[in-house]
Parts: sequence; C-alpha cells; structure tokens
Amino acid sequence: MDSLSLMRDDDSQANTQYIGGEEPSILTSNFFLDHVGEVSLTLKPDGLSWKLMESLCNDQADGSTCLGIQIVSKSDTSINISDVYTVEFIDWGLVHETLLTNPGLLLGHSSEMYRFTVHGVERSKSQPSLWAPTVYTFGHVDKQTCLMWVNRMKTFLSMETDRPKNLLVYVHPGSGKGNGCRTWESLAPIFSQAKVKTKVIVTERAGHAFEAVTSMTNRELNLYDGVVAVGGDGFFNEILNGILLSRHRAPYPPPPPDDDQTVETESNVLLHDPTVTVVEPSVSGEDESALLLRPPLDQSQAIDLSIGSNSSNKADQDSEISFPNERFRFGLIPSGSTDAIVICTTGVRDPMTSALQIILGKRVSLDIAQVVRWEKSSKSKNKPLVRYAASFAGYGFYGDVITESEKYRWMGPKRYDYAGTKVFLRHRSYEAKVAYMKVESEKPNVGANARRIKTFWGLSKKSERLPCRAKCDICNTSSAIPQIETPDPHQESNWVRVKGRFLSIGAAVISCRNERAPDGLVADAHLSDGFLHLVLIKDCSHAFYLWHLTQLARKGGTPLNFDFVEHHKTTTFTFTSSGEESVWNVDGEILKAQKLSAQLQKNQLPSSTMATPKEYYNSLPPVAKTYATVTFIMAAACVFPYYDPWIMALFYGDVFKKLQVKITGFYANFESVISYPDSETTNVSVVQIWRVLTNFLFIGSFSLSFAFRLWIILRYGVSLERGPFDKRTADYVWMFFFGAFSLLAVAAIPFFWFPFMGSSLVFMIVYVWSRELPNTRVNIQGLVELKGFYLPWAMVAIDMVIGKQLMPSLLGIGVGHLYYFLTVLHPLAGGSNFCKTPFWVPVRRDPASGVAFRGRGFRVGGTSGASTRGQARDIREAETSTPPPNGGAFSGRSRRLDGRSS
Ligand SMILES: Nc1ncnc2c1ncn2[C@@H]1O[C@H](COP(=O)(O)OP(=O)(O)OP(=O)(O)O)[C@@H](O)[C@H]1O
Repeated sequence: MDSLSLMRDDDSQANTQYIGGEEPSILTSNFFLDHVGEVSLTLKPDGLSWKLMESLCNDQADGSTCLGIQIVSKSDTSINISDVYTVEFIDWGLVHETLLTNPGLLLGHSSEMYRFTVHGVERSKSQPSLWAPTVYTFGHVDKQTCLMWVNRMKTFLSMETDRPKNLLVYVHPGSGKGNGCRTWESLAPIFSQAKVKTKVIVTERAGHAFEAVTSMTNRELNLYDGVVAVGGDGFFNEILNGILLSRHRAPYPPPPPDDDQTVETESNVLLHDPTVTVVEPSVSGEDESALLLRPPLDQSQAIDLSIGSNSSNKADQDSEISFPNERFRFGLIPSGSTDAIVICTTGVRDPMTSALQIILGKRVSLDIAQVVRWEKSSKSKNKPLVRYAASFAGYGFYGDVITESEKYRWMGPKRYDYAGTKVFLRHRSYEAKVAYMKVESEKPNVGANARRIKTFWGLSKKSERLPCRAKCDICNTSSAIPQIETPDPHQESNWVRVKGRFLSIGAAVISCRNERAPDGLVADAHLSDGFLHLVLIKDCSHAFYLWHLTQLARKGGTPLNFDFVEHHKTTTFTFTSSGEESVWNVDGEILKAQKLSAQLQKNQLPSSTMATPKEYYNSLPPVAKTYATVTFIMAAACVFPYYDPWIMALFYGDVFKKLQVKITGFYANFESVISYPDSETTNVSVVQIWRVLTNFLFIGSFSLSFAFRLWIILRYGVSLERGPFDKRTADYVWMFFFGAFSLLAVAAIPFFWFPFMGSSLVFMIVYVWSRELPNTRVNIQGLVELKGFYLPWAMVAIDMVIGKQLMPSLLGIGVGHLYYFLTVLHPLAGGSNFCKTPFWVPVRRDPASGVAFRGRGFRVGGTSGASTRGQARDIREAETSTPPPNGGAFSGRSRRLDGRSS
C-alpha cells in the first residue's frame, strides 16, 4: 500500500489533538511532509516539530541519515516560529514520498492531498551565521485541518510584532561590482513572500538617497518600519546621514583648541576653551562629498540612537514623538566593495542572510560616531559641520586610499588594492595634534598596549585581546561590556595630548572586519561597547609599516602591537592638522577637515542629553509649548490673592454682558458684586467676550489634576506636534480651534456645560493621539501595557475608579472623534474634507511645506500617519519600483498635495 494512503479521510480535524485545555496552545496531528513521509506534527507557540511515523531509516532518532546517506535539510525535525517568515495554504496537489524511505525502490511515490507550506530559514551547518531560506510542505487529506493549522501558525506569527511590514529600500546600482540591482532582484521575491511591502528606489547619482531621506518629513518616514540600503558601507553612510543630520540632536563634541587657546603642560594635558561658541552647522558646498549638498539643519528634533540593523531603545517611552521611532530600523544588504558593517553585524557577507534577518526583525544595536569638522567662519567663530559614521573615520593613509581609489572606481573592489599599493609606496606622513579623552574603564591590561613587553626593534609581544567574531559572546552579553564613565570634557585633566607626524589616525566604532583585514582594524572593538577606538600610527619606516599592514591582513595578526602604533579606547577626540593635509575617510566618504572632533553617540535616550529644564523647555515644539506655558501661568496666577480664576470661566450669560470694573489706586477687582467704599475709584465697562477663549486656558490651579493635564499636553500634545503634525503647525493650531468651537457649541446645552472646558480640550489631544498613533505601546503606571488606541478609554476608566467627573473626558473624546472623522476618516472614505484648515489660522505657514495644508492634504490624498486605512492606501502607492524620471523619490507627493506638480 502506498504509504501516503495510510492517512484516512476520517483522520482529519477530529484527529488533531488539543493539548492545554479549551484554548489549545499546542496542536498535534499526522501529516505528510513532502519528500520525507508521514510525520507526527506538533505546533507550539514557539515552533513546529515533527517525528517520522514510520521509516526504514532508523539509523538515527532524528532521521537525519538513512542507510548512512545524509538526507539534507528535510531531515530537520523542527523549526522555531522566530525562524518562520510565512505560512501558506496551497490547496490540492502532489506530496512526494522520500526516495529513500524504501531502499529497494528508489523511485518515490506521490499522492495528492491538501497542502500548506512553511517558509523559514535554515542555518548552514558549517557556518551558522550563513542563512538560507527553506520550505517545508505538509499534506493532509482534510482541507479544514490544513486551514486550521495555517491559521494557528499565522496567529503565532502575528505575535512576532518586531518584524517590519513596510520598508523603504534604496538600491545603489553601481556599488561593488555593479550588481546592486541584481542583488535586490534576487531578494525581492522573499520580501513579497514574507508580505513585507517595499518601496524601492534605485539611485541615479551620488547623494540621491541622502537628498530623498533628508527631504522626507518624520510623518512620511514613520509610514515605514525602516530603511534598507542595498549597497556598500558608503551608501549606508549616505542614508544614515540623510536621516540623522536633520533629526539627531546632541551636544557637539568639544572643538579642537585654537593654537592660542592651547596650553601645553608638563603633564601632557590639553586645555580646552570651554567658552567656544557653537553656531549652526555649515552648509558649505566646497567639499567634494555629495553629502554636503543638504538643506540647513533643524536641530529641534531628537532621535533614538540605537542603530544597527535597526533602531531601538526599549526604555524610550517617548520615542514615538521623535524620529526614528522605536520600531524604525536601518537595514543593510551587502553589495559593496568592503561591506565591513555587514560582516561585523551579521558575521557573513551574504545578501540573503541580511535579507532574512531584516524580514525576521532581527536586531543589533550599534554606537554611532558623531564627527564634526570645525571651520572659522567670517565671524571667526568655530563653525561645525556634522557627519555620522557607523564604522570608521580615518585620516592619512585611510583618507589617501579612498581619494586615490575614487579615480579607479571602474576597477570595482580591486581599486582598493591598487590605490592602497600606490599610497603605501608614497609613504606620506602628516603633522597633527590629537587630543583624546581619558576614559575610566580603559584598564591598562585591556588596552592596546596591554602587557607590552618591549623587544628589540620596537615590536611588542602579543597582547591579550578578545577579538570580536561572528556570534561574539562579548557583543551578545551586555554585562560583558564595561560601563563607561564619560569624563567631563571641560576638565583639562581628562584630556591626553599627542603631537607628531602620523601615517594614519583612525577611529573605529566597530572592529571593521572585512576580506582584506579578517580580524578588522581593531580586533577587540565590540558592537556597542561604548568606545571610539582611536588608533594612532606614528611615522615609521616603510618596512615597519609594511609589517603592520601584513599583520592587519592576517587572521590572528597583531597589527596594533608595535611601538609606533597606539590604540586608545576613548569616547571623544579632537584633531588639528598642522601641516600638509590629507582627508578624512568617514565610512568610505571623503571629508576634508583641518580641525575635527569626534565623539561616540552611545545607544542612549535623546532626552537624557537634555541636561537642564531650560533645554527641555526650549526643545518643545511651539504649539504645545505655548498651550502648556499659558495653562501654567493661569494656574500660577491663582497663588495671588487678588486673582480670581472665575473671571476666565465660560458663563454664557456674562459673555456679552458689560462688566463694571472698579479700579482703585492699587488694584482692580473684577467681581462686580463687590463694592468699595473708597473715594477714588473709576468705573470701566467691558464686554466679557474673553470668556469663550480663556475657559480653555484654565485647566486647574496647582493640584494633582492640573499636573496630570499639563503632563498630557507635554506628553501627547508634543508627540502629536512632532509626529503626525510635523511641519503642519497651522493644521495643529486648527485642531485646537476646531475643538474649542465644538466644545463651545456643545456647552450651549446646559447638560454639557462646564465653566472651564480646558480639560475637555486636553482630553481631545489624547483622543486624536490615540487615533494617529494607535499601535504605540503605552505603559500605564508600570501595571499594564496597552495599545495607544485604547489610551483614552483607559484614562476614562481610571477617572471612574478614582471618582472623578467623566463628562469632561467624554466631551473631549467626542470632539476629538468629530475632528478625526471630518479630517481623516470621511475624506479617506471618498468624502470631501469639510474641515480644512482655514487660511486665517494665526500661524506662520511652514516654510518647509510651503503651504499650510500640506500635511492634511497629503493624508487625505493617501496617507495617514497611523490610521490603518491611510496606511493601506499608502502601501499601495508605495509599491512603485522605479523612481520618477527627475530622480526625486517623493516628487509625486507634492502633486497629491495641492494639485501642482513638483
Ligand atoms: N547611482 C549612483 N551613482 C553614482 N554614485 C552613487 C549612486 N548611488 C550612490 N552612489 C554613491 O556611491 C558611493 C559608494 O557607494 P557604495 O558604498 O555602495 O559602494 P562601494 O564604495 O563599492 O562599497 P564599499 O563602501 O563597501 O567599499 C556612495 O558614496 C554613494 O553616495
């Protein structure tokens, strides 16, 4: 009998066993695994496993060999849900019996049945970092059984919430050997199979991707779960800078001291001028780097700096207000000439492995170096120009090689060997001053010169290093990374100064392993270790330098163990060229700089860089800041005995009634009922029209309730303004006006009237936020975590429990919904937008958008920051694979906005 026929018709759903009560978390049933045979299949929330039911292959329990012959891959007996990227029901068709279950008959049988496939990854046995896609086809005669299993697996897959659903992909067609497009074409089917939407833009010139991501609003970027570069390290750097330059806010590293501000002391300490003035970063276009063609920086927004294959900061409760948000990731699919970043993060230089890791939402966090070039401006202030590096910034030899290699780009990756040889033969050294910060946890025995015992002719004995490798234990164990205490840069004693002629100066963020340097430039630089690894190579003879380079090119080599090489683990350094200049090579991009400083941006909260309340206050966006300030002043005014908040209240009867104000020589009291028997008083009549506005500005005197409402403005009001209303200030102001008008109308009905409607307006903010950012996780007092969508209702529930009035909150929800319906839901359903922001809204038009209604028009035209429908429409639009002819990846957007072509 054909073994497949063992499965009877009645061996169906009824035969699927549920283990674990009514809500089965475990399913088990018999299926036929294609090319294997009948298996007993078990599904648990964390994975799928199977056992061969009957087989002549009993050599090993897992059936991995049969009569001594290895059955490749299909002999696997389990796959984790975290390794599965899709499950598909594929209807009726053939399921094959393995050719090897019947040794006498090497022609296998096959039978027809219903089938489903499980697509996942398998790791190479010899090189576990190398991943490949794999597929298992299971068959069963009962369709319902198959469907039920598919649905259950999909449910488990849906719990893998960290996976991207919508990605922005930039492809550099000329990277490496010029096969960027081919690389992407070979991977694109996996992304669509995994139901990951991609908007693909093939770059047309250097700087194209940079300009595209720079010109995107936070709202537009937030429509994606991440950005993926298909190219080399330089291309990744271009995108990283495009995103960070306009969004990352952190204090600059201290500039190198001016010569006249530098005092050399006996202890070799560099004195910095702490009073140096920092002005806006320069936009000068004199550098050859295409990145320099960029718009002025907006330093008003903060970002989460956890970058690697992704961007994440688990502790960041406010990350949705800034960009990139916590789910946003940076992906890199290697197609370049060096691909050091990919080798250091995934362990292999394999596009498929990177693609699968991106699809499965695998994450690794990286530190980033902020590199600042300082120039004297006309006003003779130090003028910074900022760049970010994910792997390396190097001067001298490294800069010369990159400059030289650009001339031979046509050679492909070989150009580095040719240019390297030329530059080596030239053997140039450069006069420079370097100052670096002494860092506490740089213990003498783990530093570059650890246990250095001098031998003759300058060579040191091998140091004890823990090199970073694929699947590095140190990178994977956060406790293995020492906690670094960052010293105060203003304290002179924290600096060490080195002056001399250098063949090269390099600062590595990661080990920079690549095919030419198998252990990397700095073997013991680990991912996110918090250090900038400064490597100073002082002038030496040709022969020694060659020795150093050969050590670099050798696995297990000791390129840093020479007397002319210094390795310092630091967080900040400064550089001043004193003579003939080379250029800096920042992740493969050229940066000319006579004065430069660099600091490590540790994976940290931007808010933690806000040292003072003043900085925090200054960082607030204008609308929320104004509202919060006014409400605070209103509350503070109650402290004064002669101020009576009731004068702000909404009494419709009084709004058009004239008020007699008696003014004495010392004060005014607005309570008309009080009369003063003073002799010198003046009577003034005023209409109390202000009440229609001021009742919204008073959200209570200082109390717990007031603090809570103020917190809502600062938390959710700011979040809305920086997120969905980014660059749409007029729309945001209009939202408040709309809310106020609606509440005034509602308050005309006595049942809904409150003397102060401010708390309803504040609650409207919460409601609109919950609709705009419905999937943001919100933690309520550390007790429960829920989706942003439910936040207003959770707050109402809390109000109920603590016995507060519910009506103000419910009114806020009501008008919030009306606003959201009229501005988003109704237009998305095809209706017209009755609630457009009128031109009289008293706010300057956003210069970046040019029009006041840009954002709203955009959403109506197709996208909503977080509304499901908006997103769905945007995803459809996003499936364009070619950029418009003008190369502007987003030029279509402006046509949707206001009907004009960009
Ligand atoms: N379409 C394009 N035409 C020309 N240059 C481009 C284009 N797109 C991007 N670039 C630029 O090419 C430079 C190098 O790209 P990339 O890093 O992908 O290749 P690579 O230099 O071969 O690789 P690696 O950086 O790994 O050595 C980047 O600075 C990028 O700005």
